[in-house]
Amino acid sequence: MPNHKVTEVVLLACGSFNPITNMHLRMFELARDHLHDTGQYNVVKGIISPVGDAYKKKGLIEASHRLEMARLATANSDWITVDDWESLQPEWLETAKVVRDASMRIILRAPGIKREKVTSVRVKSKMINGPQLMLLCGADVLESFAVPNLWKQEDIAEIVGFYGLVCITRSGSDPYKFIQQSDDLWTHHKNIHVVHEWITNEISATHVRRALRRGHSVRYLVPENVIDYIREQRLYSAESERKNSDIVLAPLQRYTRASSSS
Ligand SMILES: Nc1ncnc2c1ncn2[C@@H]1O[C@H](COP(=O)(O)OP(=O)(O)OP(=O)(O)O)[C@@H](O)[C@H]1O
Ligand SMILES: NC(=O)c1ccc[n+]([C@@H]2O[C@H](COP(=O)(O)O)[C@@H](O)[C@H]2O)c1
Repeated sequence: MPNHKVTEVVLLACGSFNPITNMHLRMFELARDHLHDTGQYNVVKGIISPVGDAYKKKGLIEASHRLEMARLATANSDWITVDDWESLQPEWLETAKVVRDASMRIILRAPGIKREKVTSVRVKSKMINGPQLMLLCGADVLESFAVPNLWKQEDIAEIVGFYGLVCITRSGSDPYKFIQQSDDLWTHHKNIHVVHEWITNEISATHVRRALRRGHSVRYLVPENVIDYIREQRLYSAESERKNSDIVLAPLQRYTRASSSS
């Protein structure tokens, strides 16, 4: 009989999901298997949190459509759900705030928790027996931590140090080296779970949108019911791809623009 404690985990993935792809869904399955294989964690839930309309990324279509596609894509999953809180906010929110809010709501839902005891998740959650939230992302997001002015150092420290990160490898990325070379990340390396994806799969939403604009098939890259929705709603055209292209770029958009035009 194992005598160590198994921690319950909720995985939270933040992103554009413009549109959601099969690889976004695979990320959750890969992360869950990896954490279960350690024998230390039991993943009880996965949450997809699409970014709101205020995230001025080129070609980002309305959050209502991105949410609906994520809901359709997860309709058959018994553990992955979609959270609309972030997408409904009038302003763009740093990921640390999204993680904090989601964690607070998860803890408040745990049995036997009294609201008045949960004034600060960061301080109190160590004393509360609720599941632990971890941020789930691809290696490109981890490597974006090094882009100047993109992430606040205290946000990275909070996400990695207090919550935890599960990072899926992408081709061209080397998260192990990246963590090894960063003093800040190395300090918390025990909280960073790198999941090596052996069946390399470079599906990206950018490639899917490009194929759609050209009238090419995206079958087997995106769930069937999402393809039907895209067709019915006539989403992703040359015009939608021009959205936000006239924005004067802040550091955040400069980075996101660069990553989406590759
Ligand atoms: N092929 C992939 N392998 C690993 N992680 C991925 C892959 N595709 C997306 N992700 C991860 O999914 C999360 C949400 O992705 P998001 O929709 O923001 O990016 P994307 O699919 O790369 O889109 P875009 O091409 O529009 O930038 C991010 O953490 C991203 O790193
Ligand atoms: N400082 C931050 O908190 C910060 C910076 C850049 C991207 N992000 C988030 O990372 C996710 C992925 O962004 P991209 O789709 O632009 O790669 C989004 O949810 C976005 O909000 C957060």
